[in-house]
Amino acid sequence: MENLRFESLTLSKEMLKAIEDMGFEEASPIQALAIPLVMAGRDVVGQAQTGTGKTAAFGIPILEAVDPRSHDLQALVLCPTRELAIQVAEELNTLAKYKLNLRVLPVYGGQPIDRQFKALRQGVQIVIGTPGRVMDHMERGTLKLGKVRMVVLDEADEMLDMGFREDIERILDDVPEERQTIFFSATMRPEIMRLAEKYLDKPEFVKVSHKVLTVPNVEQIYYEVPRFGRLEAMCRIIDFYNPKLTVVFANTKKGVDELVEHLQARGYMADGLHGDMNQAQRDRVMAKFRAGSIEILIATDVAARGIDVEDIEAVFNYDIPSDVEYYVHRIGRTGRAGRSGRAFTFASGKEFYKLRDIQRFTKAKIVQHKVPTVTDVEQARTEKFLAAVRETIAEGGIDKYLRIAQEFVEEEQEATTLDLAAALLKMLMGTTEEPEKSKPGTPVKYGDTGAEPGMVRLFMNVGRRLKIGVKDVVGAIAGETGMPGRLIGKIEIYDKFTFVEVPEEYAEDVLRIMSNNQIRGNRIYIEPAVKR
Ligand SMILES: Nc1ncnc2c1ncn2[C@@H]1O[C@H](COP(=O)(O)OP(=O)(O)OP(=O)(O)O)[C@@H](O)[C@H]1O
Ligand SMILES: [Mg+2]
Repeated sequence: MENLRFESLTLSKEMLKAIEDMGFEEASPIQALAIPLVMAGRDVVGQAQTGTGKTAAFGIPILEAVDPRSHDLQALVLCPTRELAIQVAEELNTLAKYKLNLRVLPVYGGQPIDRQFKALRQGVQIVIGTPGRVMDHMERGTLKLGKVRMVVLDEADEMLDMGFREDIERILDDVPEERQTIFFSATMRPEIMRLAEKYLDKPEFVKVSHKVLTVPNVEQIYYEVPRFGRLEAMCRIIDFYNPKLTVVFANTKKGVDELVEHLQARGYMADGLHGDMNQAQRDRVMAKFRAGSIEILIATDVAARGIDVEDIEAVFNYDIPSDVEYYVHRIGRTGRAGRSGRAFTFASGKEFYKLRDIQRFTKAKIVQHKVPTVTDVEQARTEKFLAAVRETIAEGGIDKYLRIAQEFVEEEQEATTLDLAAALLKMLMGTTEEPEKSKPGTPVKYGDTGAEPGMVRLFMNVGRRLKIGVKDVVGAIAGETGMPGRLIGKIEIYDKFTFVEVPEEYAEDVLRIMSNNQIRGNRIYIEPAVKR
C-alpha cells in the first residue's frame, strides 16, 4: 500500500492543491488505508506509529465530507490537550486553504469563552475541541451537536481511559446515532479496542503493523544515572549532540519548574509547559518553541501526545514515564514524518523494572550509553566547528579574506599563518576559558581573573546563541540597579557568557537584582567570578 499518490484517492482539486502546497508527495500508509474507508462512510479505528500523518488521515476525509454551504456544525474532533486541539485545527485549516466558506474552530479551556461564542455564532462546520470545553458549550447551548455526522477521537486510547471516559460518553450521547465515528492513536491496548467497539458501528480496524511500536529512525538510548546526577548528565548530552530542539519530560509540574530554573541558570534557552500555567503562558511557550527561540521545552505529559514540531531532534525522559504507552508517545515527538531523532532515558534503582517493561511493550532496543565526559563534549564542539570551517572553504568566496590574512602575516614578523588560524579559533570558539555551565548558588572560580582593586568581577551566563553587546549589559545593570553605568568596569563578552566588573559596594545589589533579570527576553544569571 505504500507509495500511493494522493491523485489516486479521488479527492477534490482544492484538496489536492492544498496537499501539494503542504509538500506532501505521497500518502503515508495510514492515509492510504484510512482515507478511502472514511470517505466510504465507514467507522474506523486507525493505529499507526507516531508522526506518520494520522491527522491528515482523518482530516482530509472530514474536510471533503462537510458541506461548506451549510452553517451547521457537521464534524467534531476531540483531543486530550489544548495544544493538540490548536495544532490539529491549524493543520485542518491549512488543508482547507482552497475550500471557501469552510470554517474550522479550535475550542478549548483557558481561552475566553465569549470569544468562542462569537466565532461559533458565525457558523463553523468543524470544531476541534477538548472534552471539558465542548461539554461546557453543550450545556450553555452554544454548541449544537444535532447536525454532527462525524466524530473523531484523536488519541482515542487516552480519551477512553478513565479520566476522559465519562465526558466522551456524554458528548457521544448528544450526537445523532447515524454518525460516523473514527478513532486514531499510535497505541491501542486490547481492552481499549474492546471498549471502542461499544461506540462504533461495524468498525474497520486499520493497523499499519510493525513489529515495533516506536519509530525505527529514533535512536533509543538509556543512561544509568541517579537522580542527583541527571541535570549535569543531561546538559552534557545536549551539548554533545547539540540538537536543534529538545523536549524534556518530567513526571511532575514541580519537577518541570525546577528543571526550567536550573537550565535557564545554566544559560540554556529553556522554558516549561504544564497544566498549572495559564493558557496565555502556555500559548506563548509553544509559539516560542515552534519558532525556535526556546530550544528546550520541559514538560509534563501534556506535551506527550500528538504535538508536532518539525525540528525536535531529541527527547529526554528525565523521569521514566509511569505508563509504557507514554514512553511511545513521548519519544514520538521526535523522528516525525521520516526524519531522524534521538530519545534519551535516565534510569536508576527501581526504574530499571519500568525500563524492562517498556522494552517488552515496545519491542524496541534501548541501548545503554555512557554519559559523555567534558572532554567528549569539547571534542564534539571542536569537530563541529572544524566541519563548518571545511564547509566554508569548500563553498569558496574567501578570496577577500585570503588577502587580509596574507597582508597580516607579511606585516607581523612574529606571527605565522598557523598562529593566525589558532588565534582566530581561540576567539571564535572561546572554549578553553569557558567555565562549565554554572550552577546557581555555587559560584565558580576562574583562578586569577585580575579584577581592578575595589572591583568585583561578576560572571553572567547568558542564553546560548544570544547576541548581546556592551550596551545591553550596561543598560541592564544600570537600569535595574540604579548603579551609574560609568562605574561599570571592564566588560568581556563571549559566546555564552560575559564578565563584568562592578564596584564592590554595588556587587551585592547587582547580583541580587540581576540574577533573575532578562536581556532581550532571555534570562541571564550572574554570580561572582571570584570571591574577594
Ligand atoms: N503524506 C505526507 N507526506 C509528508 N508529510 C506528511 C504527510 N502526512 C502528514 N505529514 C506531516 O507529518 C507530520 C506528522 O503528522 P501527524 O502529526 O499527523 O502525525 P500522527 O500520526 O498524528 O502522530 P502522533 O501519533 O504523534 O499524533 C506532520 O508535520 C504532517 O504535516
Ligand atoms: Mg496525531
